[in-house]
Amino acid sequence: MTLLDDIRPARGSSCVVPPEAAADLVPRIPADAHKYSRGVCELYVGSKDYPGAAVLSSCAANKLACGYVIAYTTSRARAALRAQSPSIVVRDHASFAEVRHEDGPRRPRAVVVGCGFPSSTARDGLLRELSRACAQGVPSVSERPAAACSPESIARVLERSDCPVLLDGGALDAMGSGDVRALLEKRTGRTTAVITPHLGEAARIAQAMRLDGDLAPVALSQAIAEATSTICMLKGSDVWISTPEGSTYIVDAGTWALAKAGTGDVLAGAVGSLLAYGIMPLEAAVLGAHIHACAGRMAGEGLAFGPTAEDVLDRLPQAAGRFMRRTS
Ligand SMILES: NC(=O)C1=CN([C@@H]2O[C@H](COP(=O)(O)OP(=O)(O)OC[C@H]3O[C@@H](n4cnc5c(N)ncnc54)[C@H](O)[C@@H]3O)[C@@H](O)[C@H]2O)[C@@H](O)CC1
Ligand SMILES: Nc1ncnc2c1ncn2[C@@H]1O[C@H](COP(=O)(O)OP(=O)(O)O)[C@@H](O)[C@H]1O
Repeated sequence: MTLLDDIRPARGSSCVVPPEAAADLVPRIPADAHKYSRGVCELYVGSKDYPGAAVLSSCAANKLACGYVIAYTTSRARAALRAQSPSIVVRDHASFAEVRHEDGPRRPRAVVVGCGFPSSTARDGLLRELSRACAQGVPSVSERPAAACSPESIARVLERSDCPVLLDGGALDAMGSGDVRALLEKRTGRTTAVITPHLGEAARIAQAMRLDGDLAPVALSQAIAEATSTICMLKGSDVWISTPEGSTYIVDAGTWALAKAGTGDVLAGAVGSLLAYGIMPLEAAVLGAHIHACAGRMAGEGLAFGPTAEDVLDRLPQAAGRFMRRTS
C-alpha cells in the first residue's frame, strides 16, 4: 500500500495527480541521518559531445534527498563537476564495472544512466567520426562513443546494478535490444526501472518495438511501459507516468518555460536522487515530476523567455521545500 494507491486509476485509464497528493510523498529526513543512510545516487552519464548533461543530472541529484552522489563520466565532465560541485565524487566510465552497486535498507542506492549519451541518429555520425579517428590513431577507451552507450554496455550496467535504475537520453535506444528488455523484465518492485523518454525518443522506442507510434501520449506511455516492463515517464507539456500494469498518472503542473535544452537532464537527476533515498519508483517519478515542474515555474517567474536549465536546477531545493510546507 502506498500513498498513490488512493488515487490509482484502473488498468488502461489515467488520472491527474494533484500537487497535494505529491506533497504527501515528500520524505522527512530523520535527525540521526548520515550521508549513506540518505542513499547514494550514482550516475553513468555524459559523452565526448555532451559533457553538460552529466553536469546537470549529477548536480540535480546532489540538490535533492540523497546523501552522496558519484558520477561515472568523461574527463571533460569530471573537470567541470570538480569545478562546479566538488562534493560530487567523480570517476571514469570504465570504473563503474569495478564496483558493486547494491541496494540495502540502511544504504539505499540508485543508478541513473544515459543523460548526454548520443541518440542513435547522432551516434551514427559519431561512429563515422570514430572510424576516421581510428584510422589516424586509436582514442582512449573511455572516450569512445560506442563504449559507454552501446546496448551491450547498458545491459552490463543493468546486470551490475541490484538497485533502482533510471534510463534517459541515448540509453533509451537500448530498448530495441531483446537482451536489455529481458533484464528489465526481471526487475520488480523497488528495482523496476524508470525510463524518461521525450516524445521523439518515445517515437523511436515505438518504432524499434513495433508499437503504434501515432498513439496519443497516455496510450503511448502505457504501451511503452507494458512492452518494456518499466515505469515510463513520457515527457512533453505534461508528464505521463505509466506503470507496467497499465495505469497512468499525469503531472500537468509544468510550464512552457521548461522547453529548453537540458531540463530533461535535471529531471533525470532529481528522480534519481529520490530513488536513491529509498522512495519507490512510481512515487519517485510522480514526486520528481512535480518538484521539477514547480522549479520550472519558480525559475521562470517574471522572465519573458523563461529560464535556462541551470536556473531550474538552482530552484530544485526551494521547489521541494514548497511541497513540504503544503503539508505542515
Ligand atoms: N548540454 C548538454 O550536454 C545537453 C545534452 N543533451 C543530451 O544530449 C543527448 C542527445 O540529445 P539530442 O538533442 O541530440 O537528441 P534528441 O533525442 O533530444 O533529439 C533528436 C531528435 O529527436 C526529436 N525530438 C527531440 N525532442 C523532441 C520532442 N520533445 N518531441 C518530439 N521530437 C523531439 C527531434 O527530431 C530531434 O532532432 C541526450 O542524451 C540528451 O539528454 C540534451 O539534454 C541537451 C543539453
Ligand atoms: N511546453 C512544455 N510545457 C511543460 N513542460 C515542458 C514543455 N516542453 C518541455 N517540457 C519539459 O521539459 C523537459 C524536457 O526534457 P527533454 O526533452 O528530455 O530535454 P533535454 O534532453 O534537452 O534535457 C521535460 O521534463 C518536459 O516535460
